[in-house]
Amino acid sequence: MPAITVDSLTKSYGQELALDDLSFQVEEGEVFGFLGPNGAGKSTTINVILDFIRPTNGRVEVLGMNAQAHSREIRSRTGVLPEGVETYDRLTARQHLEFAIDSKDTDDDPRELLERVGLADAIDKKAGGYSKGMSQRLMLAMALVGEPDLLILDEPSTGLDPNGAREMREIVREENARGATVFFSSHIMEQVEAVCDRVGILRDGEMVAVDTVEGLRDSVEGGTSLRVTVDRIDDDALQAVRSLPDVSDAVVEGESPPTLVVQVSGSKTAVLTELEDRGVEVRDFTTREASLEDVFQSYTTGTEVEAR
Ligand SMILES: Nc1ncnc2c1ncn2[C@@H]1O[C@H](COP(=O)(O)OP(=O)(O)OP(=O)(O)O)[C@@H](O)[C@H]1O
Repeated sequence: MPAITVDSLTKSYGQELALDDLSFQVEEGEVFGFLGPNGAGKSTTINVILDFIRPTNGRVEVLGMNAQAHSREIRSRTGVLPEGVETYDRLTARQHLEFAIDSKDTDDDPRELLERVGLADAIDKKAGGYSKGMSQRLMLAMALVGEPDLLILDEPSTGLDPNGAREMREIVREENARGATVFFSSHIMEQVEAVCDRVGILRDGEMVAVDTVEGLRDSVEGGTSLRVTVDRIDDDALQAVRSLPDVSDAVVEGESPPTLVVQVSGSKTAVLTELEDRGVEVRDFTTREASLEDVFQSYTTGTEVEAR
């Protein structure tokens, strides 16, 4: 049974179509990264999953239950880190956690939870004096209450410094290792790379790709750029390289010595062999994989990826 099933989901805000016939599944036990630029519809999707807003059309199931009909039960088994800070200035971290523990009727220890998120020192300080990162840590501790079956984290790294972001990833891994499914949104590809089993990329309310990180990288044309420094290059050799099956583009940069820049999705050796067969001397070569940011950019702006 999938942890989340989103089936033909549409959401309009008046004239604004935020989600357009969106369908995808998050499998039980996986870490699923939900990526998309600002305004793509990530929060809207999460809000429908949690029944904070109602869809215009379509069906959502969470933990095998209809999201609208069983929202209370779903929320009791789900830990949520909402977008934006929602702490109460006059309450301490301990009081925030006691509230969450009472609401979920569990017997978690507030200090233990705060230790996990690196906030134990501030347990009795009022949240009004917290930095953005501290508030985010507190919200995460609240999401962990009751060992939820499903964690939904909306932009969890907001306000965190690189250390904080790393600790967040560690917690995601720990939660996943104890059996939780993790669904988290981000507009930064890099943050999902290290922890996600699969990534879905949302653009203008539509899912434009769902795959593993590796799969996404491979799917982008011209995934690798090969730079070959040669003694000389002529038109025939250039055309021969361009005609190779895995080559999408080849251009010459510089003159003495010339450098051939080739966008290649398969074997790089074929390019070198082709040049040598034509009497071109290969003096040096380097390769560069398309970065994940390139992949993300390619899917979210429609521009072709060119590895540098
Ligand atoms: N309450 C609302 N009323 C009208 N339009 C809305 C409302 N909430 C969201 N939208 C619009 O719906 C679209 C999707 O917004 P949403 O907040 O879901 O995107 P997002 O991917 O979460 O973006 P971000 O990364 O900026 O949080 C946007 O065009 C936004 O302007």
